[in-house]
Amino acid sequence: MVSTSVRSLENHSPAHICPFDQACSYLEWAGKELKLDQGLLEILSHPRKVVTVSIPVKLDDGEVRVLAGHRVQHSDVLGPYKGGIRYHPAVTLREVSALAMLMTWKCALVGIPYGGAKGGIPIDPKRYSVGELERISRRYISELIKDIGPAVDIPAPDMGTSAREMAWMMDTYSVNVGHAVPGVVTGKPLSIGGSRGREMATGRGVMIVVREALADQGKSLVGVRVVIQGFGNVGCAAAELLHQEGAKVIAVSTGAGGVFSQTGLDIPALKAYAANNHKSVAGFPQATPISNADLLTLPCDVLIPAALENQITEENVHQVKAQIVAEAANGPVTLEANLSLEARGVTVLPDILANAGGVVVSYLEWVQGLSYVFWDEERVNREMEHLMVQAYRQVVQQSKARQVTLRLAAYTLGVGRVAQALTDRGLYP
Ligand SMILES: NC(=O)C1=CN([C@@H]2O[C@H](COP(=O)(O)OP(=O)(O)OC[C@H]3O[C@@H](n4cnc5c(N)ncnc54)[C@H](O)[C@@H]3O)[C@@H](O)[C@H]2O)C=CC1
Ligand SMILES: O=C(O)CCC(=O)C(=O)O
Repeated sequence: MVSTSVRSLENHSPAHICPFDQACSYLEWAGKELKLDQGLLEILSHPRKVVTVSIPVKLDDGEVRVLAGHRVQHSDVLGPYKGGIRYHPAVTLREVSALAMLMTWKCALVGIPYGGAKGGIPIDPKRYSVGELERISRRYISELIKDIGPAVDIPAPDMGTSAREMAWMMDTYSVNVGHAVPGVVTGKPLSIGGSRGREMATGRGVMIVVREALADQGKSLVGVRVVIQGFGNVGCAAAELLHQEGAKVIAVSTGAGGVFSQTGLDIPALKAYAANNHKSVAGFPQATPISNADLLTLPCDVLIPAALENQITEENVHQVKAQIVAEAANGPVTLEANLSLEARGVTVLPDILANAGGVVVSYLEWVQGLSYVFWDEERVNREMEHLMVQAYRQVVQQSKARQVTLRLAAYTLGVGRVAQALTDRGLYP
C-alpha cells in the first residue's frame, strides 16, 4: 500500500522516521485486523487533496520572503475536513499528511461528524514579530480561500498557533467573502464566537483519559507521579488539571529544557514563571534542571509526551519507566517503540484518543456558532467529558472483544467507521 503522491516526497522528519509512513503502517495494521479490502485501504492511505501555496511576506526590515503553506485534506467522508494549523520549523508535507490522516481516525473515534485535515507552515514563530505573523497568517488563508469554509474545511490551532492566529484567519476569510463567518475556524477568541473551555480542552481530555485508565487499574490520580514533555497549550493545561486533581507533576519541559522536583512541581507558580520567561520553564527556582532526553526516562507512573512526534523510539524506549504513556502529542511514540511498550505491559493511551478533547470542543464551538447559542464552561466541559469517557470505554471494550491493545482498538474503531461510511456512501467498491 503506497500513497505515491505524498510518499514520493523527501522525508526531513526528526530521527529520520517518516511520520506519513508511520501513519500508513498504523492504517495497514488496523486494516489487517479488520480484514479490509486492499482497495479500500489504498483509498484511505491517500489524502483526498494536498495543497501547497506560496506565502510572500514583507518582513519588518523590508526583506521579502516567500514561505510554503500546506493544507492536506485527508478525508471528508464523515463531514467537513477538520484539523489544526501548525507553525514549526520541522513542518513538512509528509508530516502534515500524516497528521491529517490521524485527524480522520480521531474524529471518527470520538463520534463527531468531521473528516480529517491538517495545515502547516515551516517557520519558527518565535523568530517573527507579531506583525509579520499576522501578515503570514492572513496571506496563508487568502491563498486557501477556495479550499476552506464552515461546511468544507475548518482549521483550528495546533503547535505554534493559538486563538490569536484563528482570529486573523477568521477575519481574513470573512473580509474575502463579504460577511462575518465565525464557523470557518475553531479555537477562536470568545469575543468572536469562540467556545468557553477550548483553550484547556486538549489538556482536559488528556487528564480525563489518564484518570479513567488509572481507575481501571484500581487507582486514582491522587499522588500519581506524572512527567510531561512540552508545556504549551496542551502540556500546560494537562499539568494544571492533573495538579488540581491531586497528581504530583514531578517534571515538565519545553524546547529549551526541563525542570524536575522529586516532591512535585508547584504548577501554578511554574505557569506564571513560564508566562514571564518567553514560555520557557528553564531556570525555574526550587527545581533541578533536566534535559528533554533524561525527562523521558524518569521513574514515574504516567508519562505524557505533549510536544513533537517521534520522541519515544527504539533508541530510548527501553529506558522508559512509566506504567502509563498518554500520547498528548500526535505521534510521539513510534510504531516499534509502541510495540515494545505494549509487550512490557505498559498502557499506551493512543493519540487519537488521548488528545481528542481539543477537536471535541472545537466541534462544540462549531455547533454553538451554527445555532447562535453559547453555553457556559460547565456545560462545555460536561459535554466534552461525556464524549471522551464514551470513546475511552468503547476503546477498552473493543480491546477486550478483539484481544488487542488500546492503540489497535482505537484505530480499528476509527478506521472501521470511516471504511463503513465510505462503503455506505457507495464510494467503495
Ligand atoms: N493545541 C491543540 O488543541 C492540540 C494539540 N495537539 C498536539 O499536541 C502537541 C502540542 O501542541 P500545543 O501544545 O498546541 O503546541 P504549543 O506550541 O502550544 O506547545 C508546544 C510545546 O512543546 C515544546 N517543545 C517544542 N519542541 C520541543 C522539544 N524538542 N522537546 C520538548 N519540548 C518541546 C514547546 O516549547 C512548547 O512548550 C502537538 O503534537 C499537537 O499536534 C493535539 C490535539 C489538539
Ligand atoms: O481542534 C481542532 O479542530 C483540531 C485539533 C488538532 O489539530 C488535533 O487534534 O490534532
